[in-house]
Amino acid sequence: MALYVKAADILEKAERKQGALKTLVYDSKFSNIKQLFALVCETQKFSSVLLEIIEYTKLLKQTRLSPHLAMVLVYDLLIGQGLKCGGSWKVMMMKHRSRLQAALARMKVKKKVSRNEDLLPADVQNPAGEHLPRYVRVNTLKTTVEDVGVYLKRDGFTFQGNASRLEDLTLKENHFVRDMHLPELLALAPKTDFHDHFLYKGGHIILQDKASCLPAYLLNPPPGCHVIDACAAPGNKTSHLAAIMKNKGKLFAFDLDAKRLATMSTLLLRAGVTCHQLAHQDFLKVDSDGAQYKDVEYILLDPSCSGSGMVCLRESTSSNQEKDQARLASLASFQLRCLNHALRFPRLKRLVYSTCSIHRQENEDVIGACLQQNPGFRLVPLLAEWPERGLEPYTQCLRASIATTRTHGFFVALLEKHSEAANTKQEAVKISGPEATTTHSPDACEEKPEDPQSEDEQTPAADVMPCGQTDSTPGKKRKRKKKNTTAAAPAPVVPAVMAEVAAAAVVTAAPVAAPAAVVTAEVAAPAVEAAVPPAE
Ligand SMILES: C[S@@+](CC[C@H](N)C(=O)[O-])C[C@H]1O[C@@H](n2cnc3c(N)ncnc32)[C@H](O)[C@@H]1O
Repeated sequence: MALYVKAADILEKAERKQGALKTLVYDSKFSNIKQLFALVCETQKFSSVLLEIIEYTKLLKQTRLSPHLAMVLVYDLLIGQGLKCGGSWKVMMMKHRSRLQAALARMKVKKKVSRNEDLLPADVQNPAGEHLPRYVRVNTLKTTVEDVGVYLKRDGFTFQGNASRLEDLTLKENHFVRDMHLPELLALAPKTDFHDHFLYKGGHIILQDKASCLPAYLLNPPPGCHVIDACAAPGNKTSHLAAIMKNKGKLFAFDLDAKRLATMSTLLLRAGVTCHQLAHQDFLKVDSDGAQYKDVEYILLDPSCSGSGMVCLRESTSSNQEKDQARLASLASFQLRCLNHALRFPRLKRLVYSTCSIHRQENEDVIGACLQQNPGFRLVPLLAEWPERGLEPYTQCLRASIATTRTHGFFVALLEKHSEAANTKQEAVKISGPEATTTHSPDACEEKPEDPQSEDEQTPAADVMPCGQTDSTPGKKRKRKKKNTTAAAPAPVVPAVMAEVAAAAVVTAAPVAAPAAVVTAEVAAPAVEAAVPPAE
């Protein structure tokens, strides 16, 4: 019964917009996350059908069930696996089973369909997100695009070459291409499932939507520099930054959410990231003049947003427009405060701002207001060959969408300090144009074959890499990297508030005065090494 109660609770919270389904499920701490997620998603998908059945049979009146619990139970009884609970709940539902079944049958007759799926509205039957490629970012801290390609081919996938047009990203099952914009990105057929694949479990690949790979790629911090990831959890962009920095330098990552930080800590370890220092801290309260941040030159700011670009969330926009506008205004105000705060770091050269929102208020409007308030910064023109630009007059920025870029909806802006503009002009051109010759040049992908999501959050899994890999395998590289897991900043301290983080990583306690709870790679590593047995 716990499964049904939890699922009902999550559906209710999602309806009240207290969080995205995925986040609510992961935050629930339920023992079988996969089972819970499947039940919640399917119940939500069939909600229009279930509500009609519940209404027609007057189930709520007769059982006094809450609407969400009734939906979950009716889903599993009629459409799902059959009720798995026992006791009085099952007896009660079985009493109503034939009436509920009759109501479902009646709906099918009325709509002249035979399958349950055919009762769903067209946009639910065929959601746009299902057509998005499965993007796989190769984690260059552990392996190479070439090695991953070899593995995929060994697994029965066929390499189709380097993509050069949008259409090349529409792939048949078991086909894959290397992306035309991001050389470390592979695209596969929609819904290709890697969650149980050893490359994923070993942190060699990261399941991440293409648009969500843009911020770190465009910020492009060089190895050895100091970087801040201001709103970092669950850490997909942090691990991407670390890969670009080749694990050299310092990567300060902040987040307010302890649970997400705990997940992040595990994921970063799995990805072999060692240059990071996680802090459970409000970024707005980070002292920009603090001695430890005096060398920070790069900031990635990916703050909380409406998530309106996430294809799977679009149907849940509420009918209360006034409330939606107020929420957007409040998010935009928070985003602008974060931006203004980030620009105060004294040695900052470049900052990437990104959201997975399609709303102008959270994107171009925030950038416009920020530029007005910070005349020392300017926008850098990005990727000339990228097909979707920021709305006028902010065409230096990038937008992304299913139709134009085969990704979730996304926005990216790169700000640069004016005084740096002259010194870094050459660099800026490299980043912005198709003639680019940096290590991120799309041209680089022409040389070798092979190759993300809700912006996919990575689920931690303490799995073991298979044995018997050859020298060129990601497994071998992983072993070598393991020896490097000691190079982090001295561990600042930590309050008890980090209980959840402590579950995934060892933490120490923060000085009384310090608000931040910090986990360094150094201290966190042994915890996960213990949880994830070595490959060989
Ligand atoms: C869009 S998510 C970040 C996703 C992340 N960059 C990634 O790629 O995996 C926004 C994050 O900002 C965090 N957040 C919200 N307000 C914050 C604040 N004031 N300081 C630090 N983090 C904050 C949220 O907890 C959430 O994890």
